[in-house]
Amino acid sequence: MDPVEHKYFTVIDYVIFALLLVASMAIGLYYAFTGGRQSTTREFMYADRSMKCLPLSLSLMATFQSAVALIGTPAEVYSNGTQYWFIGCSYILGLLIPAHIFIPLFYRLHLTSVYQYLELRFCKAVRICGTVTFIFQMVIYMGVGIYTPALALNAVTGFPLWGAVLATGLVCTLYTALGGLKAVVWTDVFQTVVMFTGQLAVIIVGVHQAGGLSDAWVKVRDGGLISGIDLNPDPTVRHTFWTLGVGGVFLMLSLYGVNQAQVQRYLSSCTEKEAIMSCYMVFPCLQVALMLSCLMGLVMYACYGNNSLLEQQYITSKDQMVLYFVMDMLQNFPGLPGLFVACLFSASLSTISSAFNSLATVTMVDLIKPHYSMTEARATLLSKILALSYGIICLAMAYVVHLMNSSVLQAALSIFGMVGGPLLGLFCLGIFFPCANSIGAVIGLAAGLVMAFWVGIGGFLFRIPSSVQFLPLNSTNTIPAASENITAVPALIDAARPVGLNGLYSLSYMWYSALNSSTVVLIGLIISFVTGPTKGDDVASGTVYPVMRTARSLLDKLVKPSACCTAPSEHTIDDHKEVNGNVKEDAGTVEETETFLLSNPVSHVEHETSV
Ligand SMILES: CC(C)(CO)[C@@H](O)C(=O)NCCC(=O)O
Ligand code: NA
Repeated sequence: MDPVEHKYFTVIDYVIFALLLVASMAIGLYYAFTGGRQSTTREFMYADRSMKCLPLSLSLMATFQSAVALIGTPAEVYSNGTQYWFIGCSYILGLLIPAHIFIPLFYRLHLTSVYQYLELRFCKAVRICGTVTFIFQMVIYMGVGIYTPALALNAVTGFPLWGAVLATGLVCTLYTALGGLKAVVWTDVFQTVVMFTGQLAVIIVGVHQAGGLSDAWVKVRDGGLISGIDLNPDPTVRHTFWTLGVGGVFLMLSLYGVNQAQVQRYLSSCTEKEAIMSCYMVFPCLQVALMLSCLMGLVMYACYGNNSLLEQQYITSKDQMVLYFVMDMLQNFPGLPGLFVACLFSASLSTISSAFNSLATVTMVDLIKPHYSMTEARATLLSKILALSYGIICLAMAYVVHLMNSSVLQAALSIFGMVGGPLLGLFCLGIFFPCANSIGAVIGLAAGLVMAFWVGIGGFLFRIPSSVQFLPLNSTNTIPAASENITAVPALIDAARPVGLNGLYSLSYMWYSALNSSTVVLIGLIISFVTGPTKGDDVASGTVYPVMRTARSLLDKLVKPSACCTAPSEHTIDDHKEVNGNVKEDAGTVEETETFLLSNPVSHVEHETSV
């Protein structure tokens, strides 16, 4: 194996990388000077509510698919086998539930931000708490997203770390601030294509280097990388079918159901049906993305086998492995390393731009506009200052992440679970429990966040000794091919089953979202009952999902299959007629329309005005 100093970029590599930044910038400029020239919030934040499902679905996928997934997933598969792949199972419910519960509900309320829902359902205070929690989540996540590709690039090629961070931060801030959501969505589409192309090219060349498909397969199989389904119910085992396939559903719901970045895209589509379609189409896109990054891990194994790069000190962390592999194996293919680096930065740019845009939107719509009235010029200036400030905060967060030292994939998914989980719980409390009140919501959210940081930080400290002990799977030749041993590799030093509080601390990070959202719902309900539950009539119309009624009508359909083709019953049609203007679009095209709880019209939906 070649020593580290061989890993250099050629001119072609730099050109390809530069082209990515230039093209992204160009798309931003194009949308800055066409259409309405980004002069209204409707255009800047919601792309004139005219988007179609194909670009939207690619953009939806790109939002939470950053260099973290591209670097972290192959490293995970290389060292622990393909068990992680089962996270793909969680995409089914994780997208079906948003498509049929969250999207129709949010779309029909004509929200300007998803946190406006919290005010409609509860009160202003809950809305502000939700917004602040979201800002907190996305700012930390942005730090991880911008830092990860820069660090990997720096470690392997010596490219200046902060140069890469600044370049991406600057380009991203500019095209987001100039081109609005249209630019964000269309750069996402372009960057997703670059991402898939880069990964595919590396996989194909990698398989070739490993001696062809069948050779590669034999190496991977004999190395014990192909994991069978692990049905161990123990919630402390990091990756099993249950933690990934079931815990992952809650993670997906917090990202694809109630996260402003995603809801903003649903709301920007031209019709509700188009929004639901785009959510459906995320499924194949995510599966392709997952497949490519898992295959990358297998190809790395096929090329390096049991040579642990980490032990031989070619790299200092697992997260550098992918880029090392690319620079090492593809040095005879000029342009390919550049394409792959472009692919990493594409992934991160598309994430950071979505984060910027959604952060600017909520800060304006939820925090500033309701409290201060201002002139056009002042509002425009303020949005630009906001975009810039978030850019600077993002760089500051990159420095904080720089100080932390853990697997980037686990870090990102833990953040989603720790901060996104309680937010998911807050929305579920409002949507599924008509009796929940505002006090319950605020205290529930607080309890969920306390639980999250208690278990999250406790778990982080608890695992420190084990992360020192952690060795890649292939550092020994004695790993049997049997699948059940693979998931047990990152074992704790104290092999005994942790009990008491330690049991809680050793909970798999994949359960964080489920644990924290359930905490919010549970505490929220208890507090609501103690302080006096909300009465059915007091709940604003269209803000609650009628679980029982939907279940009953589904059951009716199952029992009497012929009934599904007939018109809805008299009763539901009458209900529907009382409906206010909010439900007029697409009414009747989607089954659930009739089953929404609709008593009195929503009177306080904000109207979008120009910035
Ligand atoms: C969040 C999922 C599971 C699905 O989008 C996946 O894309 C992922 O593992 N993301 C990791 C975080 C990131 O790539 O920034
Ligand atoms: Na991305």
